[in-house]
Amino acid sequence: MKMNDTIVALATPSGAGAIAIIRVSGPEAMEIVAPIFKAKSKKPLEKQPTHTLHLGNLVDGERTLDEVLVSVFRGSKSYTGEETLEISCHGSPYIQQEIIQLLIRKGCRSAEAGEFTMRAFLNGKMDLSQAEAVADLISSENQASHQMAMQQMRGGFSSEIHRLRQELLDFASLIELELDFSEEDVEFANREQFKDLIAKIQQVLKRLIDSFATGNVLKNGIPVAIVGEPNVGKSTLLNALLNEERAIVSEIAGTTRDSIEDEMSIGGVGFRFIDTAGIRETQDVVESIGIRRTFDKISQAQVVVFLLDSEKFKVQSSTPSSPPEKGEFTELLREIEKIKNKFPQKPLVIIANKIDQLSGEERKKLSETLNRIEGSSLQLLSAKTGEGVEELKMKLLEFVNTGALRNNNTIVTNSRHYNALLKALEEINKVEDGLNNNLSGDLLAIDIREALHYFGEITGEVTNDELLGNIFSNFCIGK
Ligand SMILES: Nc1nc2c(c(=O)[nH]1)N(C=O)[C@@H](CNc1ccc(C(=O)N[C@@H](CCC(=O)O)C(=O)O)cc1)CN2
Ligand SMILES: Nc1nc2c(ncn2[C@@H]2O[C@H](COP(=O)(O)OP(=O)(O)OP(=O)(O)O)[C@@H](O)[C@H]2O)c(=O)[nH]1
Ligand SMILES: [Mg+2]
Repeated sequence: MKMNDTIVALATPSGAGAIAIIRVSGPEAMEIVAPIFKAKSKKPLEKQPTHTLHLGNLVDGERTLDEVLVSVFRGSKSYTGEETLEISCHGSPYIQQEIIQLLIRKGCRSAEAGEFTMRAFLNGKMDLSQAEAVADLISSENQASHQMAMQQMRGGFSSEIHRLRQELLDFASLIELELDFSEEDVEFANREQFKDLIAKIQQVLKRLIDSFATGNVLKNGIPVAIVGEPNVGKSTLLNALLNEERAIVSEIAGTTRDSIEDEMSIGGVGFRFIDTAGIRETQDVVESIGIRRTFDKISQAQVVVFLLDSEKFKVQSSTPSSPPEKGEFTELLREIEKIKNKFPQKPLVIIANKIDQLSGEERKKLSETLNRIEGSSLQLLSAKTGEGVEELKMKLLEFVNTGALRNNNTIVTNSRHYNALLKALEEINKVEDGLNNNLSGDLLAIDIREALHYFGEITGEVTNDELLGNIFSNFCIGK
């Protein structure tokens, strides 16, 4: 991709809007825009200082295209690190296209996806992980993903990696210096100090690597499968959670045939709720496909919410002398065991739904019974009246480790970074082994250089066109 030409793109979403912004960046930005801009103040745009805003008409020869505002970023003082002009025009798609086409006729090239941010990276305005955070920031949809992207964009993660890399680099230089004096058997790099540094780096790397599990979950949202027999109220619960009539509810068992998903944020964390087809033995072909899908959905879910109908497990309180209805309870236990056995790793929340149909005494008995089931979280609830729904949300939030977020710790969210960290740790472990085995400086230096390479991949100090192409092509045009 060429770097010395001037690029143009719409920076706002395509379509009609109140205002649209067209961004022009590159060495000829001013030469291209100034002649087609007639300032109300009559002052030429070239004479205006950086970071100023100007009202005027944009003209194509005799024809006025629009009344616009132009913002001026002079020299390298801009987002991209090149001369940049932004045209804020009226947001008609026709006007937007006319202006962009005019700019192209005057010498601009249409920007590729992510090209403005790539230029910002190549011009040293930000490092690679910060540039990647810009894309994450744009796609963030809740407080957690926003906070993580914001911290990464500000350079929290980068500076941590950069610091480690610098300290390691200093030692590498000393060790390599020893190699030049190999005849004399000198030791510039204190091995004990070096061991301490390696231990510290290992600690930081492990913390960052561990944070990825949380980061990944927080970035992508937590899938929660809502499962249970037909008619227990799964779709009603989905609607109650989302606060919206998302799924069809009816008294007919087998209403939901295919799974329905929707997202919402709880306590700043994104959750994706998946309402599934009720599980039962059936001869119906379509329904059995739905049920098979339910099991797929459970395997993809992070948490399984298992519903049962409280009414079915009511303890007959009218006849206190008779023994409790053990039959239904055994059946319930069997059902729960089946789910647990199928997905032993999944956290399970058991919901006793429709408690609006139970008396106070019956509720007490039911929760006593259910509390005997070990290793699951229990919630009495009425999807219909909303009772217990807030408590369920709080329970779901407990499955997410939000501690790191609250403490503003660096959380790794990007799998490219995660993989580079794993490789860096592998190399650092080799250095540790080498130090413990009194390996010679030249061999130590090789592993240190490898580790440095992986640190550099994160921040972009080590890079190549293919990697950059991969990263920035996932951006939107105009970013
Ligand atoms: N109109 C507009 N809004 C925008 C952007 C933009 O490029 N244009 N941004 C982009 O996506 C974000 C803001 N980021 C920006 C970052 C740096 C500079 C900038 O001019 N930097 C100069 C001057 C810094 C200073 O005043 O000290 C520099 O770094 O030299 C501008 C925007 C969000 N909003
Ligand atoms: N009284 C009461 N009725 C409920 C409650 N939740 C759901 N229902 C009713 O139970 C019936 C079944 O509800 P659905 O939400 O369609 O049940 P489902 O589990 O999605 O059923 P399938 O999709 O067929 O598997 C409907 O008539 C609901 O109004 C509740 O908390 N209390
Ligand atoms: Mg349903």
